[in-house]
Amino acid sequence: MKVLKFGGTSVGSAKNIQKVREIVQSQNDNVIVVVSALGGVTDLILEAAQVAATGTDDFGNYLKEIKQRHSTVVSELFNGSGPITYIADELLDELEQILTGITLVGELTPKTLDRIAGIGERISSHVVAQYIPGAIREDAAEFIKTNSNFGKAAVDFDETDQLIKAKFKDFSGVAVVPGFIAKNSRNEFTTLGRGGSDYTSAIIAAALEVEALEIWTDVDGFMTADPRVISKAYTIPELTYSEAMELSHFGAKVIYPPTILPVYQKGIPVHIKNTFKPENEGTLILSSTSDRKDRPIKGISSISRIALLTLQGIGMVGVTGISMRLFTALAKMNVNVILISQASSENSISVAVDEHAVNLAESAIRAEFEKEIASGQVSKIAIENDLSIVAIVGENMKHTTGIAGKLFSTIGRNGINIIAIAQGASELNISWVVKTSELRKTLNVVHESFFLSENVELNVFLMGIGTVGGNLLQQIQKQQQKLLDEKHLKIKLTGIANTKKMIFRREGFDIANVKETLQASEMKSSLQGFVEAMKAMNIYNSVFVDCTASDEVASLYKEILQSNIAVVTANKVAASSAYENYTALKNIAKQKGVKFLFETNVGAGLPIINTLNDLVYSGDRILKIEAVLSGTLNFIFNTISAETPLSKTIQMAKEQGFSEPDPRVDLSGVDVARKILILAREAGYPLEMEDITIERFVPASFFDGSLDDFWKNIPALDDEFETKRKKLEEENKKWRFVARYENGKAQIGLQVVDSKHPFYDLEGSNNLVMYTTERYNEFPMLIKGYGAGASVTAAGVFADLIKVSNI
Ligand SMILES: NC(=O)C1=CN([C@@H]2O[C@H](COP(=O)(O)OP(=O)(O)OC[C@H]3O[C@@H](n4cnc5c(N)ncnc54)[C@H](OP(=O)(O)O)[C@@H]3O)[C@@H](O)[C@H]2O)C=CC1
Ligand SMILES: N[C@@H](CC=O)C(=O)O
Repeated sequence: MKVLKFGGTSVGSAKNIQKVREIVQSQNDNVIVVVSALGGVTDLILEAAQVAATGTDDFGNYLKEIKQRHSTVVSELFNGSGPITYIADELLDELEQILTGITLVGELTPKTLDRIAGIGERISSHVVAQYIPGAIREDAAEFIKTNSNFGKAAVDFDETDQLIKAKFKDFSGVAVVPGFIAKNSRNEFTTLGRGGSDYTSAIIAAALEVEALEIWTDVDGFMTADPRVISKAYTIPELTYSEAMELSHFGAKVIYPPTILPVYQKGIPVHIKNTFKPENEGTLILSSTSDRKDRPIKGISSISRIALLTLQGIGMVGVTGISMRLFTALAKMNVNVILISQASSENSISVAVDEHAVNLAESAIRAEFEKEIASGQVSKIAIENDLSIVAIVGENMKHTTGIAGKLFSTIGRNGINIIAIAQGASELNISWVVKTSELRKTLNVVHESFFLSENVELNVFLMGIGTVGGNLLQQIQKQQQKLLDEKHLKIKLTGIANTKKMIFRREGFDIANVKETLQASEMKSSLQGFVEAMKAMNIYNSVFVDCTASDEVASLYKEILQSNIAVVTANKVAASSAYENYTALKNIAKQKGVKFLFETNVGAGLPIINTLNDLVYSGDRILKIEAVLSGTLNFIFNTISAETPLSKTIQMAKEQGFSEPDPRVDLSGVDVARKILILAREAGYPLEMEDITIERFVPASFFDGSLDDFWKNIPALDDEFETKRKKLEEENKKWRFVARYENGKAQIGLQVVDSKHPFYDLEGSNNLVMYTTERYNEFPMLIKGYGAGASVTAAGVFADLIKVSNI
């Protein structure tokens, strides 16, 4: 024999009741079917009763809706009407009479409420019994006996078990039973608490020691997390009774928590199934499960609207009875304590309670500790509101090391503050308190960390979609699917801005048309607005990508890193700013456990900074750096000819995407100065920009005025450069703009090199870096290749992005 329980949605309409019939008829066994009221009906009854208690007859609208719901279902199932109509009408009349009575006395007692609260179940059980051919209806109130704690009555198991056994002694076929309702010893209606139909089914299943209890509902079973928050949450195939109990207590409303105990005691398997997708596996609840030991966590659950009350004072240390008094005071006021946290110093005790109960709890504690507060033994009763409790649950956590470490480091890395923690010695559950504003992010990071190691999400906020940023978008779009398929890395573009507009989308934009979406946006670009939006979205694994050349954008990094958002930047301004700022950024990144990456600041996509870091971290010492670091300048000196004068080559460098947005930055040597400064710092030398000797080859006057003035004036240098260039050509020599660092000194300037020099053959916009180190001494290490250009730079930024994801 089996017990099948169908919830409110499963019996909520004629169409759904047809599904119930199919499921019941597909059983090859005798079945007892326990039903809830039609979905929403119990709420309507309770609301109608509250309205009636105000002494008005405004409950009429509720009653009308309740009647309408039932008459629609009855007429659709039974083609108009039938005997069931009379039964339903009779029960609905009873409801109306009692509501009228409540109005007259203007008072609603728990006893009266229980008299009507179960009318929905009483009707639905008749409807379902009539609709399933051959089924009989049995009244749960006849055999489930409770005390008189109306609203949530306690079952008298001895009597109930006997009555159930007697009732179903020779039973075969299908019996339909209303859930939720019971009666006390005075034959008055009681109820088993909201969700009590699950409990009814478990009580019957346990008394009859049936083969299985099936709870048919509108979800696929217990999920690894709330699917409304975690789109990737999935059904947990198996849970132990204890795990199911923990998860249901912590907000997973799949099953009414008291349901577990009776079936657990008898070892009856409970199967949670979806009425609307019966082919799905669902969740099986058993004594022990056969799941993977490498998945110690079964599910994550949470409860919101929590307040934390902390009783604090050094006068509490070592004093016995404080906890007992605290909890007794709360119990007396019927305040349910959801979580307790006390440090071994005994200096404070924190209790988490429902936020509606916090004022009551506070006054109870104040009254209890009045004397200690007056004497200063208790210094503070602190209340924190707008909190949530999150819990991870799993029996395999027991004696598995590293779970808490992994959990809290993941949470910390994402900048989420943990307010209180609790873990029992059973190691079945670790619970912690966070601000409700951090709940979504917490659930996401924990779910990703424990369940989705095969898919990592990276949420990208991109500022700047010009030469480099635009190319980056194309590369991500092209590579997105491959990264997902082969590396399980999902790159989501969650925010984007240029100087005019900005847009944000938690689910990510379609990169194919994101530029059009940005252009069409109404949201004006604002730097602080962008940062605030990123912070407010508060998404885990977020990275800010700077593809601008802006000082103002670079000045945002501190706040961004402080918000636990990684920074990847092509913009050289921050890493070449004051040494103090450069180290502060690195330190914040380290302290927050997020990355601050700027590989493209030197040599675009070439691995110049990473290689330097590897050398230094592995114990080598950089003695000398000699390099050609400007793609633009190298391109100019390789392109300049009798036909192509200096001014034309500068334009070409700009058009080909080598130069800075303002090419004067290249021509003035500032770009190269920034690069050698960054390399010296990464090599471990605390240089400032002022320490670099810059020998310019274009007179300073050309950099005064506007960019337009520069373009107008620069052709004036063409003849002079052509004369010098001819001479060089005759001598078989070339110009190279060289940067050097040695012995704490850095300088940059134009150098004439002959054909024997390693820089002589450096073609196009290529860069070349030579590191002379303690290990690479006689023969320095060389890194050479394209040092500028949209695609190689974007590729370098992309590589940094992938590094952030730690795949
Ligand atoms: N080109 C190369 O080879 C290399 C370049 N880099 C670096 O890459 C960075 C980008 O260069 P590049 O792509 O050529 O520059 P572009 O001028 O082509 O693009 C800059 C982008 O940044 C946006 N932008 C500028 N200021 C702001 C601001 N305050 N707020 C929001 N958006 C802003 C611009 O918006 P709008 O379109 O509205 O003006 C534009 O979309 C530079 O720092 C450069 O040094 C690094 C290595 C190599
Ligand atoms: N403008 C720069 C681009 C790379 O940093 C250059 O020309 O090298």
